[in-house]
Amino acid sequence: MSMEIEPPLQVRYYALMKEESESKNGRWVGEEEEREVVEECEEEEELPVIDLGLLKMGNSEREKCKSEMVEAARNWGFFQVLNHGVPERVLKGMMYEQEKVFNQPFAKKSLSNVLNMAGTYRWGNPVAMSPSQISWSEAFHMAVLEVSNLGEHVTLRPTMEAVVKKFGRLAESIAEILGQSLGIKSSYFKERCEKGRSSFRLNRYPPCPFASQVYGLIPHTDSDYLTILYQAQVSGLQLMKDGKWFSVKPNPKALLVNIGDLFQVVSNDAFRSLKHRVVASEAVERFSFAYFYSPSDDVMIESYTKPSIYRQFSYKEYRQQIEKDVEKTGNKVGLPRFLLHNMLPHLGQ
Ligand SMILES: O=C(O)CCC(=O)C(=O)O
Ligand SMILES: [Fe+2]
Repeated sequence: MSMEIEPPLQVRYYALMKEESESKNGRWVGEEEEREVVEECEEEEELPVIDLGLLKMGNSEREKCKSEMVEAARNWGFFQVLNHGVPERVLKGMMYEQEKVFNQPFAKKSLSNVLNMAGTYRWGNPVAMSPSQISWSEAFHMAVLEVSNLGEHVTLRPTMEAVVKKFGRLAESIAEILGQSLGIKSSYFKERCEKGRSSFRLNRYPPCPFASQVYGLIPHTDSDYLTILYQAQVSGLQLMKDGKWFSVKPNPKALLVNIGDLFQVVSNDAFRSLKHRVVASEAVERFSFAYFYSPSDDVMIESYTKPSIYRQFSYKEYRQQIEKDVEKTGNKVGLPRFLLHNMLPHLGQ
């Protein structure tokens, strides 16, 4: 068995790039549009910082924290939380375990038996149809409810269990606070997510020799209520706000929270699920891990404030529509499909 740890991204994508472009001096040179795939992004932005420590203090501090969080969700859809209750030791431990898992030979990872769990490993973007749809990364993605079934991983499993438990609680209480501002009762998210499809993902972005031409992770929105992300100290994450890309400045003490598609619907667009992406780097390897707070399949997703701009749909329907669109076009489409007054008639069915 080969000891190579890297997935054969270059082999797979070389063919794809060649189809559309000519190769000059061993470099990939695509069409104008493709060459510009990773546009300039000059602004580095400090996202709103919410100190969750305030929640444990007096009434006025608590209310201040909540209203700052609601404002961040409204104005940004992306924010950082400090004093989040996940010990640094746990976050660092997860990073360490994650590096170890990705450091296994590719042949072993791709058999999906590294975690003794089928279907968790993925790399690149299997449905990429053009260079702009290439993701130069690999990931383990699993249902949170399955984490305790991870095979005999003496240190990985308990570490991941601890992270998932803490991230899950955090997601629940953030959703509760944000929901409260819309008049949603406090048990709303818990009821929908407790036995739901929340998932956990480990991301690795290997150094990429074509970093100016492909993404580490293609632009996307998350298909959940909200996401909790840890990204340590290596930059690369960017988000799209008001039509511009911003780099997110890493803060190893903070967790990142972003509103997902489902919360955008629940809030009737008061909170926005921002498009984000990871740019590739020629020199440095990057890791992150994320918890996607999601409901059960049969949960109906609908706006809490009326008149709703979206039609009702089940979470299952949402995921199936995405799957269909991705298969057909390589793109997710997502929420525009469910607008009551569809402004995008060219989407087709
Ligand atoms: O690696 C990151 O910083 C972002 C990852 C992400 O957006 C995702 O896994 O959905
Ligand atoms: Fe994401």
